[in-house]
Amino acid sequence: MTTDGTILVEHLSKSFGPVRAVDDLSFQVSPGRVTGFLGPNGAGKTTTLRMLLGLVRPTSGAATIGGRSYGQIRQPLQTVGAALEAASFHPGRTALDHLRLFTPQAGVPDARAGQVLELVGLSAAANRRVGGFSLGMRQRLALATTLLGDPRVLLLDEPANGLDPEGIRWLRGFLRALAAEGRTVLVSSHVLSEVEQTVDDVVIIARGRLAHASSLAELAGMARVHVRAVSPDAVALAALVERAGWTRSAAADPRVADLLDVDAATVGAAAFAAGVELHELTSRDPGLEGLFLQLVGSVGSAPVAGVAA
Ligand SMILES: Nc1ncnc2c1ncn2[C@@H]1O[C@H](COP(=O)(O)OP(=O)(O)OP(=O)(O)O)[C@@H](O)[C@H]1O
Repeated sequence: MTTDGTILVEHLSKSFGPVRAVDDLSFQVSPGRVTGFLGPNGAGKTTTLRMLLGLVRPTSGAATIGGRSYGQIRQPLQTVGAALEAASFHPGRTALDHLRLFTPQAGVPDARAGQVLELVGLSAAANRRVGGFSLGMRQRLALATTLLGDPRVLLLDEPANGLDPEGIRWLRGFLRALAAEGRTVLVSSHVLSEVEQTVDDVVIIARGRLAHASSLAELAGMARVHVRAVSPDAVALAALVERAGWTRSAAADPRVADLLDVDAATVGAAAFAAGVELHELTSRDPGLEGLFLQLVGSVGSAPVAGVAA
């Protein structure tokens, strides 16, 4: 593991005829962290990963790993391990045979095949035919294949697909351990909830464009609870909000106050003490998934209210 494992995507675009699959996309993925690459179906995730791997030529822009395009990396399988789409395995081959097909390409001895099977917890199935494997076992075998060359960068397309809750828990721990060793781990998913407990950072795309990139903690901070207070007396309501110093987001109706960073009990007590009549007092928690959907929906339309770009 010699080269730096930073992934840099700069003004990357790809058109397939009239379809702009990736549109002026820029983001960075850092070593030592697990990054979720998120977006709905058709957002452009796979196309971006394929450009990073030199499998698709960008229309414009650049995608590099450690400052180099994939084609310039001297020992690619010892630098980048990738599992894109559902891997296809020859059903008649054993897990060990499957891995041994790739050891020469990865430049590692055959014994490495047994080691990576152990890493993913498949040692007991090493000599079983892949045709009889469950989807979860195939996912583990795909992961083992990416690890053959001990790469410092891992690109995994929907690795949690087909795993049961126990498998997902295992995958979380496994990916976290790989990042803790200083590797760059980029994991795609179309739902945030699937990777929420695994990732440090998020890159969210929609319609080929960047919707949001930050740490997960920063994203969680944006999914703040709103309290909605509705009063028939807009003037008294405005005075109450101003006196208390609450942050109010813009609403078309002056009788409605959407307030951030305050709880309903505090608002209710202050309104009661000030004699302000309330007809509604509700708490709304958009949650991370709600915010994710808002961010995705905002691409190509008006920005999400209260969400900084
Ligand atoms: N080879 C291709 N030829 C034509 N269009 C393509 C090709 N590859 C991708 N597309 C289109 O580009 C867009 C982005 O697709 P892509 O597979 O990158 O999205 P995705 O985010 O990976 O989606 P999913 O979660 O469904 O895999 C889609 O509209 C898709 O139909």
